[in-house]
Order: sequence, then structure tokens, then C-alpha cells
Amino acid sequence: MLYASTPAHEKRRLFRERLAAGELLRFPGAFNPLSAKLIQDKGFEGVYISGAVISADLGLPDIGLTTLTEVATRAQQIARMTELPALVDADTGFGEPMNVARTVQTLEDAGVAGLHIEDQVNPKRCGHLDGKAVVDEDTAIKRIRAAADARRDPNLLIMARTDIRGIDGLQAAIDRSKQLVDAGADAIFPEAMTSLEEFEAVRNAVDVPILANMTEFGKSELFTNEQLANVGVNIVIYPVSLLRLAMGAAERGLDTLVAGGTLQPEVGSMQTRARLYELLDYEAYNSFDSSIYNFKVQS
Ligand SMILES: C[C@](O)(C(=O)O)[C@H](CC(=O)O)C(=O)O
Ligand SMILES: [Mg+2]
Repeated sequence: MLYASTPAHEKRRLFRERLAAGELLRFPGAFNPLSAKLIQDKGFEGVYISGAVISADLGLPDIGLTTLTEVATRAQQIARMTELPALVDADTGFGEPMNVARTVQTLEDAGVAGLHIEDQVNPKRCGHLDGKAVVDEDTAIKRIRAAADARRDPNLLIMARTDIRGIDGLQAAIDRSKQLVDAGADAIFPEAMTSLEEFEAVRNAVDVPILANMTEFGKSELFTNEQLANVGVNIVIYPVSLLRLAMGAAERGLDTLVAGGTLQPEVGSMQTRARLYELLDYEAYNSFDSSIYNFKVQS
């Protein structure tokens, strides 16, 4: 009921513990706090908070238009609704290294377990698009160093994302990943890897956890959990997937309504009122006042 009971520092500690255990941790992207509850209910290990989703949710493209305040607000709303660790996309860190430091402290206060900062220039774009540009080595290193130094909870996971693979190739991604680990990154997000062999090459080059981005309509094939675990990937994200599924369903529903003037044919595919109330733990609110949940719901 209300918010999750696990304090943020405890979520971070448990996240670190599970990462150290070496299992593949699955983080679907929550497009809102309610979907974070669903992700937890289905037994996943964590929740991803995607910059692309926050932008799309606001009706904007993912080109660095969102502000730290907007991202931190959404991250807090999502993170507090789940016992699971939340990993948030901090894009390029919202400015210079000193801004990156403030970004880290603000997101730490928002209760996330980890965040990633990428080496793209601004305006940035989706890592799976062509025509990206990255900052030089020195700037990329300064961002990560500032991030690592800024956290107050040593268990807050600072992940460095590099977008260089799509520009200068795999070897450049390996070199930069190593530099970012030396700069203090706790984990590496090699963006837009094209094959399992590429993930494996990054895995073998660094001594920290690595993340695979299984975004649809991108550069990577949608590898299975087993395939990713076999090449030593530690975290897999499905950043925009739930939003795409929900928007696909919403569009089909609206088409049905336009065509037939009623949503009756769609009711069978909707989440029921009973299931929604179950996810919201509606009945538990009777502990405040026994007249809150004193009705029967049709399922
Ligand atoms: C992971 C990502 O940074 C995100 O914001 O979710 C995006 C996802 C996407 O646009 O498909 C990315 O740059 O890969
Ligand atoms: Mg992003």
C-alpha cells in the first residue's frame, strides 16, 4: 500500500549483491509507476527508467529536451512504487561535469539504485540511430569521474554508456569502456552492439558488469535471456517495450472505436477493474478506514 517499503539504500545494497552473484538481471522499462508495480508482480529483478520513454510520454523526441528536474521527478515517482532497484537513464548528464555531479546527487535523492551517463554530444539521439557523434575521450572521462565522486551512497551504481561503437567500431568501444572503468564506472553499457560476439568482446575487456539493450527496431537482434547470460551479460533492459506494447494496444482500441462506435470487442483484451485494483492493493487501504473497500468488483 502507498509506496514501497524498502529504503533506497537497501535497494542499492541488494542490487549490488545480486549483480555480484552473477545472474542475469532483467529490467523492463516502466513507462509509469503503475507499470513498475506490474514488472515487480511478474517477478523481474529490476525496473528501467528510459529517457526515450520520458520524452515520448511528454510528446517529445529523445534528443535531450527533457530537464534534470523532469527526469528526477519521474524517476522518483517510479522508484518509490517498487521494492525493485530502479536504473535510470541520465542521458549525457545534463551539462558539464559539474552538472553531472549535481545530476547524480539529485537522482540519488530520487531513490534510484543506479543511473547511466553516456558519451554522446548534445543534441543527442537514440543510440540505435545512425549519424550519432560522441565527445572526446577527455570529456567522457571527466563526466564519469564527476559522477563517481558525487555520490554519497557508495552503493549507487554509476554506469557509463558508450555510443562510440556506431561511429568508430567495436575496438573503439572496447578501448573507451576500459577508460570509463578506470575513471570510476561501476558498470558499462555498450550501446548498439550488433552481435553476441560483440557483447562477449566487451565482457572480456572489462572487469565490471555489462548491460545489453534489447530495444526493438534497433541495431541489435533481440537475443534471448539465455543467449545473453551465456556471453556474460549481467543486466538486460527492455527500455521502450512496455510503452510500445501499450501504445500498440491503445491504437488498435481507438481504431475499433472509430470503426464500430463501441469498445465492446476490445473489452476482453483490457486489464480488468479487478486486476487493476489488485495491483493498486486497493483493499489494503481498509486498514485506514474499513469503509474504503466495501464493494464487489466484476472481473
Ligand atoms: C535506452 C535508451 O537510451 C532509452 O532512452 O530508453 C534508448 C532506447 C531507444 O530509443 O530505443 C537508446 O538510445 O537506445
Ligand atoms: Mg536514452
